[in-house]
Amino acid sequence: MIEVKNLSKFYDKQTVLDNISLQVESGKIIGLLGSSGSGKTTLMGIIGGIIPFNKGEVHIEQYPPGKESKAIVSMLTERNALPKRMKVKDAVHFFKTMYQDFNEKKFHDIIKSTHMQLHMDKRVNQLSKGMQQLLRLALTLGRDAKYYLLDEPLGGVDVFIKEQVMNILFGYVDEEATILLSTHLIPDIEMLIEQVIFMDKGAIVGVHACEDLRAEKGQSIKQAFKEAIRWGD
Ligand SMILES: Nc1ncnc2c1ncn2[C@@H]1O[C@H](COP(=O)(O)OP(=O)(O)OP(=O)(O)O)[C@@H](O)[C@H]1O
Repeated sequence: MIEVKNLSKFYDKQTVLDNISLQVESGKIIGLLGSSGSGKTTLMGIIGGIIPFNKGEVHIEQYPPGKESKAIVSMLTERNALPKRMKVKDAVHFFKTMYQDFNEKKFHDIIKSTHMQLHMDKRVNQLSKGMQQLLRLALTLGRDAKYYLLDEPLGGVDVFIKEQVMNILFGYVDEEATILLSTHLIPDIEMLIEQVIFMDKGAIVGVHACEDLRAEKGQSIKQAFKEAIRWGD
C-alpha cells in the first residue's frame, strides 16, 4: 500500500500540495485525475522519490521515498525521459543495469505486441513521438515492479498509440501490481481504471470506486469530477 499523510509541497511561496492524505490500495488500476497544474506530477514525483517534499509523511509499503522504495516502484514521467542521443539497445542495457527486476523478455514481448519496427541501433531522437512513448512505457512496464506510477502515459499521442498503450496496460501488468496513472483526458481512461482520485488546486477532492459512481450515483467519471471541483470552489 502507498500511504500519504498530511503531505505539503511548496515552490517558493506557492503551495502546490496542501496537506494531502491518501491511501492507495494494492492490486488496482487507479486514475489520478485533475486539471493542468492541480499537482498530479508533483504528487507522483514525490511518491516516486524524485521530488522532495516539505511536510508530512509518505510510505510505499514500509519505505519512505528513496532507494528501497525505488526498487519496487517503476515510474514513467517526463522528468526521467531518456537522453535523446541514447540508442534503444543502450536504454535497455541501462534498465538492466539499474533495476534488478527488469525483465528483458517482457520488454521485448511488449514491443512485439505493438508491431512497431523498433531497431535496437536507432537513437531515441530518431523515433517518432509515439514510438518514444511506447519505448518508455515498455521499459517502465518491463520491470516486474509492485507499483507503477505512470504520469500522463497518453499525453500527446494519437488514437492508435493510445490503443496500444491500453492494450499493454491490460496485457502486461501482473494482477497483483498497482498502477497509479495520471491524466486530464478522462474519457480515455474511463474503461481502464477501477478507482479514481480527483485533484484540484493541490488538494484531493474525491476518491471513488468507479463501479460505485456508475451503479450507485449513475454518474460518469467526468460528471463526478465536475461535481467534485464545484464543491472545492
Ligand atoms: N519545479 C517547479 N518550480 C516551480 N513551480 C513548479 C515546479 N514544478 C511544478 N510547479 C508548479 O506546481 C503546480 C503543480 O504542477 P504539476 O506539474 O504537479 O501539475 P499537474 O497537475 O501535473 O499539471 P499538468 O496536468 O499540466 O501536467 C503548478 O502551478 C506548477 O507551475
